[in-house]
Amino acid sequence: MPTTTSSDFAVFDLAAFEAATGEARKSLARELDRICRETGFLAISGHGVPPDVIANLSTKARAFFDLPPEVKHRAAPPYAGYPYGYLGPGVEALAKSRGVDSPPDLKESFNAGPLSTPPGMTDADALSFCFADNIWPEGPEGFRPAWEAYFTAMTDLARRIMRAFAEALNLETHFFDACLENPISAMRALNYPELDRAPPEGQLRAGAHTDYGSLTILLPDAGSRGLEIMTPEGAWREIPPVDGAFVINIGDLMARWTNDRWVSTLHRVVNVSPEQGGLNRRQSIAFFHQPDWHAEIATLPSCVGAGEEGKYEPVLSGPYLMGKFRKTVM
Ligand SMILES: O=C(O)CCC(=O)C(=O)O
Ligand SMILES: [Fe+2]
Repeated sequence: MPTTTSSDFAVFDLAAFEAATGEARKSLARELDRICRETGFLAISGHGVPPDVIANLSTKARAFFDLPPEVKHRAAPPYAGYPYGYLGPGVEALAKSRGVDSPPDLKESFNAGPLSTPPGMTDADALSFCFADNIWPEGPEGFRPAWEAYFTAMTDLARRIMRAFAEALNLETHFFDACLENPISAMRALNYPELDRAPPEGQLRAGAHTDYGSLTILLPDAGSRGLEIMTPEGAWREIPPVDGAFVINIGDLMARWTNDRWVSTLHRVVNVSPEQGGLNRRQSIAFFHQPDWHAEIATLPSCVGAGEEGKYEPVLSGPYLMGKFRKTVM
């Protein structure tokens, strides 16, 4: 049975789906559609990403966060609103992306975007935002190759997931490929530092937000706590890391594409109680998959009922992302 649950959390075996044919494949696609309609969160196993690519980046990211603050800050962005580089504590509040005022998230992050700029790209906003230079840290040694290997693996994995998504939406397998020629995905390593006491009410590790792109591939530390999603019933529910799998969630663009058939799930990272390890350090790697800068995200006709209007105006992937991002900087 390729689709199983782990503590009631759906695990989708991508390799089993890709190998399936006929009715078995259709049934798995329907299962994927069901998950994306209900919670928009699932785990992906059978992803084929080599374990050493994953372990290597986890180790290098940890070593980076262990460097003294002044060394990390040498990789800081040149000005507020620059999308890449090291962001220290106190500079971002994800809840603000939804217009909710909130204290800064209790985290630090290292961020980087596409590994190269597509030839012929002339859009000034694209060049100064998504294709702005990455700012690599001085250390630890081997950080950049570890990052690039993982980023490349995530780009490939996201394309495979988008193909499964296409089938789940009854589209031709390669439907989304045309807008994934030069994706403007970004990746962040997140460190939620150890706390010496519970933070004030209302200050979270990551405030409640939805992700902006097509899908996010998360790698929370094994055994880590605190990631929660809003269920269709309106309650917060913890999402545990799943051994050997990535945690995937749908972003806003997928909700727009599908006219809200699929949910861009509200999620957050809380400080669970100190007895449950809530003060412990937590690390995660988040890959935010985002279609090409110029890709138009217009509601799929098959997701609009007869005689109904789509809920969303078409948007362009890049400008939409830029608008969302700029709201979260303190
Ligand atoms: O750290 C995590 O597990 C989730 C982080 C997150 O949701 C985000 O940065 O968008
Ligand atoms: Fe998120």
